[in-house]
Amino acid sequence: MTPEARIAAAIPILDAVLGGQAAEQALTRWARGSRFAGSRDRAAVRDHVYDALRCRRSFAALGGAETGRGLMIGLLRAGGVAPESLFTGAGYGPEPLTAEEGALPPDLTTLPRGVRLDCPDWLLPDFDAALGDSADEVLARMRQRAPVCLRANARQGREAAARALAAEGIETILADGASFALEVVANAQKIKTSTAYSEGLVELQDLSPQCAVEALPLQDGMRVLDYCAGGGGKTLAMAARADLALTAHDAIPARMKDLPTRAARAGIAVTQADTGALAKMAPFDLVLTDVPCSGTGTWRRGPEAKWTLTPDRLADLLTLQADILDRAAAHVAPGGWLIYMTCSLLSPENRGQIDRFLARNHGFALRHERLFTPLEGGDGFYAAHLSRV
Ligand SMILES: C[S@@+](CC[C@H](N)C(=O)[O-])C[C@H]1O[C@@H](n2cnc3c(N)ncnc32)[C@H](O)[C@@H]1O
Repeated sequence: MTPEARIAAAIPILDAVLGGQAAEQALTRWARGSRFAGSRDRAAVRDHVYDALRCRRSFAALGGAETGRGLMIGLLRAGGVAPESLFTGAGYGPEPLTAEEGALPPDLTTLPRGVRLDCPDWLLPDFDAALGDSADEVLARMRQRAPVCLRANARQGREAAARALAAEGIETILADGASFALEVVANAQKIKTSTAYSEGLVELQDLSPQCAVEALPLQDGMRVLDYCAGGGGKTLAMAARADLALTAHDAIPARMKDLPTRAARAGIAVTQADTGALAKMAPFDLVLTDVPCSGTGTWRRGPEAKWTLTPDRLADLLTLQADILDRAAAHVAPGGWLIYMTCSLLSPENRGQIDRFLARNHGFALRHERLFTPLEGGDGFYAAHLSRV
């Protein structure tokens, strides 16, 4: 496909997303109906769509409309490319610009802060409260693509993993902050089909959760419950830290369906338990709650969440998080640990949630907390360690 054709392909996909369809679904539908598109074309169209969703407000302002066409015109202008050069109608490209679309775009620096930073206005005060002077820098970073990060299997070590990946054409560098983190700098699209991945030398995991798991007070022999295990990202990372008796639980057990395969690939044993079984298995030395959250820390990877989060949805999440904390706390052994994690940057989901939990539960004390921001390289992420006193 020509560059023009890739732009033209992204336009109706974006229109479908603006109309309420999930981006992945719209991309899959397009790919099914476009057998002529090779893997590079699909990756390029996908990048256009996700770049536009990350910068939806500013690109719409630069392109003159919040439509697929407007976003693509805005994307080109933001990148210093004259849209007239690709909107020619030739080479399967989009139709030439109308007089209105060709008018001089506004100077981005003069636009309101929420437009410049591609953030919903109602969330700006929350970002300011959580991040203070660095709020604008963090939001600006969220307009960019996220790095691809891997966690090397601790048994082989990350240098061995990096060599195995390099042999398959996947280039990595050692990422600062976590002992087994590798940042992929070339050919990230090959990871899931690589032997290094299928043989368990690496797992896909962002840098911030890797750092957060590395800071957990884990020791050999501990009984550990991953209360919101989902696909098992934290379960596997904890297993790599120490020789643990690990139990994975999720309110929706189907979310853990890939865990046995991933655990086998990593060479670890995990017991899965349903909610009813937990009381009999308790107490645990450490209970991890990696709770559902707004995902405001992962906007670079999931930019649709920027525009679909509402105050009501956030309020529902706060209620769910509090409920999970209370239920999980009941399974912590005396002297044990209750760990709370989110991929949110918003204080009400983070320290606010912990303060409210401590006000309800006098038997716990906050021992450690850390807020990671994208300025440190990984996703926005929060972790709090509470001990049962
Ligand atoms: C952020 S995701 C977990 C991601 C996972 N820990 C990982 O690293 O791959 C949150 C998970 O919490 C689960 N969940 C939602 N409500 C829950 C509840 N009341 N109790 C336990 N888990 C719940 C969801 O099904 C979801 O899988």
